[in-house]
Amino acid sequence: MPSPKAKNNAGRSPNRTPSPHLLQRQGSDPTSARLRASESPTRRRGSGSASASATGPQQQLPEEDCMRLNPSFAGIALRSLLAIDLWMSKRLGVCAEEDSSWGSVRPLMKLIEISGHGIPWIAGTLYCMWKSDSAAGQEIMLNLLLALLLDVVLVGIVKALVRRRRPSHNRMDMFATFSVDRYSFPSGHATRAAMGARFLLTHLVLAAPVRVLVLLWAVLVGLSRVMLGRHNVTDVAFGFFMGYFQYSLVEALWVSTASLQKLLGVLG
Ligand SMILES: CC(C)=CCC/C(C)=C/COP(=O)(O)O
Repeated sequence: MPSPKAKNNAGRSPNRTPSPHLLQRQGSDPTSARLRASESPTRRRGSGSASASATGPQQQLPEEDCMRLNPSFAGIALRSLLAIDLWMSKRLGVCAEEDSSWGSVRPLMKLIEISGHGIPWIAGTLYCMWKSDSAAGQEIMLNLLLALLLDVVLVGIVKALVRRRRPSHNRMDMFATFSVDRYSFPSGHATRAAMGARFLLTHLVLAAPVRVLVLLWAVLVGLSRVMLGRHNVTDVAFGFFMGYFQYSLVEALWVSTASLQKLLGVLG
């Protein structure tokens, strides 16, 4: 009879080496033991009782083992989504290399990449803040600056938590990255594009064609991430989603120049 410890260990790891009892019951081939373990619960239950009558009730697999070998619907759906994501991302990564099928547009895609990078955005915001001659303009630029810094921090945190590797077809030749940027979920360019576009469309008075251009730019930034092979589709989709809500957070935490002056007065 197996000791309780041996039984527990059997329940913990689905890839364990089958116990001598299992091998005895299922034949001495470990592969056949593994194959049987992956059979449907109904069949296993049936064969379990058959063998129980042959070798005794103590031979039945623990209940938790059965659960482990039956992935939930959500698990299957997630795995399928990820498989589709990888397949689509690989197919859309048409500028991942110079000799890829759309390799000739790689320089243009890299230009779009730079237009969504944090450094030009932060530098441009600081410049506009410095050049702005109205308190209202300075307040808007200050909040855009804070939004961009918040974005870098939040994206860094999610990337460090999720740790999803960039697609294998990506060439890591990106301009100015942090170490956490070796991870791909979510796309920082996509969060910045969604948040930045929402910010500009809300706070700047722009003519209708320029508003369309801003939206088009945001979409192109997202598309270029996948075409360059930097990201999977889900990294970009989640990045857009996250950037959209980051903007709502920035609105909720809006810093007025008056409150900033008060804060600087307290600090100074
Ligand atoms: C250096 C600064 C200020 C920001 C880093 C910008 C960057 C390299 C983000 C990574 O973007 P993806 O996740 O889309 O590749």
